Amino acid sequence: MSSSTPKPSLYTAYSGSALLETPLLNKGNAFIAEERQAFNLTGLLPPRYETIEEQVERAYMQYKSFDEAINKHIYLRAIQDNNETLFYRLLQQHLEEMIPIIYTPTVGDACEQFSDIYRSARGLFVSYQDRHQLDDVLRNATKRKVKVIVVTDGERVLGLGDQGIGGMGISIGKLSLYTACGGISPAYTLPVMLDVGTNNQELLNDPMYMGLRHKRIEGEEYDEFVDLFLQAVKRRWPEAIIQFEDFAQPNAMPLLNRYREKYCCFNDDIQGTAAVSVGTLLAACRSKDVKLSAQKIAFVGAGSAGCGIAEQVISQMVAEGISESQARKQVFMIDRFGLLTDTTPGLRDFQQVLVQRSDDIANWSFSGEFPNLLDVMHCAKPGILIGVSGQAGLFTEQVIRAMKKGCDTPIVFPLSNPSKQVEATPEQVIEWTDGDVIIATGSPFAPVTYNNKQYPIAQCNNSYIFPGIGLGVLAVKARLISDEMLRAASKTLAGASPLANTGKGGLLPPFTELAELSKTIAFNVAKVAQQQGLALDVDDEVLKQRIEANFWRPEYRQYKRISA
Ligand SMILES: O=C([O-])CC(=O)C(=O)O
Ligand SMILES: [Mg+2]
Repeated sequence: MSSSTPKPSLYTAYSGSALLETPLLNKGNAFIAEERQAFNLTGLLPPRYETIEEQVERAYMQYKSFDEAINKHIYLRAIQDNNETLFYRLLQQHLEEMIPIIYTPTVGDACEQFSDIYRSARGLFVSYQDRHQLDDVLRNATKRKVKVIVVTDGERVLGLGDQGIGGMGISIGKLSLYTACGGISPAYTLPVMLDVGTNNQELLNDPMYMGLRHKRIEGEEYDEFVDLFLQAVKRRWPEAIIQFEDFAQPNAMPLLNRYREKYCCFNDDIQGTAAVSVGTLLAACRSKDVKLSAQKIAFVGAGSAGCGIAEQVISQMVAEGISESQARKQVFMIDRFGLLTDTTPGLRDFQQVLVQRSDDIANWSFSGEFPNLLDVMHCAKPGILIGVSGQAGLFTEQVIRAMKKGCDTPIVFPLSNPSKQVEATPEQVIEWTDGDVIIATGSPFAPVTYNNKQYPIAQCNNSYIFPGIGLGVLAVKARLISDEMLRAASKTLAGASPLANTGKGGLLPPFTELAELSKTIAFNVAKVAQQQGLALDVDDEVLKQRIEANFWRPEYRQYKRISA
């Protein structure tokens, strides 16, 4: 459907205050006279009719009256819970300004303060104590048809650790982007919080805390609970995409491996972050006219996110023509004990395949038990440095200056979220490299001016990837989400880089272009799914139409009343 075609009427049995209290249907003062008559709304609203543009103007004026980001967030969430169409129209018109408010970094504060700022319910709280009645819980969801679920257990929210029930904030924020940037109708999205308790003592002691007040359920009981939940989802909405979000390292990878062939699911922190990072790295390399496979690359943070990116980087290097063992030699994983080597004790499976062999670093000079970040800079001389540590300040001046000495125009991505967890600010990195650097962060940063030159800061965030994946998967009803589909998303993103394409502008396109980019990603992801036999086989024209048809726009529809 093109944007000029009016939407068909919507038939509903809701009326009176129940209609006004249903955020997916509420239009506030935009109900026209006939509708006010037909739906028993006369007298329930101020008399003047208003267009959505007028409503947006008022809402924006009120939004502007708040100084603090968290208060803006609370205000926008209130609109979302009152009138979703208005919320998304407002967002569409002020996307660059409001994404940092509904998403990272402010969503981090909203998760930390979830119980304190709580106003009204959204999504599903699936708590461990209800594990024997999960079918009932899912039936209670007001949405009949759900196509995208973002589920978290709140154990590792952004770089903020265990936020317990506050994790709901991140599920809500991600789904707002699915709609704003991926065109998934809000009628089909469901944020889910799996409440298994929290190990955050501060929350357990907080009288306001709204989650289960006990330590996290772990081990077999935890696995069984997640499994019961996924089975219940499969029964209720067999075709829904399930996005795992912000699970802690010990659970993230095992859950993904257990379910990725069984359900249409993916882990955003492992696969989404990897896809956006590889896409952004390809763009950075292309703008320097070098190959990714010719680079040495250091990661600070060897958890599931860092290792997920590293594996995708290795696949990409192999696709460019080098051997896998050579690619692995070019990747240096560093965690709090230093470089991961074949003598590092206690590594997880996914880390063991990313170690450096002692033989290969035999001629390095370092003083500790394992080489630290600075040693790696001196001895390996990587051209790319990626931070996924969740630790502020790890990229020190000494580290960045040492890196600069060892390579031309370093590529530096301090990706930890939200902004306060960043490994180094863009301003610092630009100063320490004398402005000769390609930089991208995970959370948004304002452009930096250095020596009279302006540096736009690309936001290498999974939000470039997941809305398009969702749109593509839904368009062809893909059965699962393969690595090849993710790689198609990375490639599409890299291809859209203004800097790589023209030598000017940002490394990544602005968020205002995300809706169009998501459609292209959707198309390319869907094509790969078809080629792999994972999806409906429709021709390209039909595929494009399906993507357009699935793309929801925040416009009011006319309502016609039917009897309950
Ligand atoms: O939410 C974000 O901005 C990116 C992300 O998934 C994370 O940091 O966990
Ligand atoms: Mg995340």
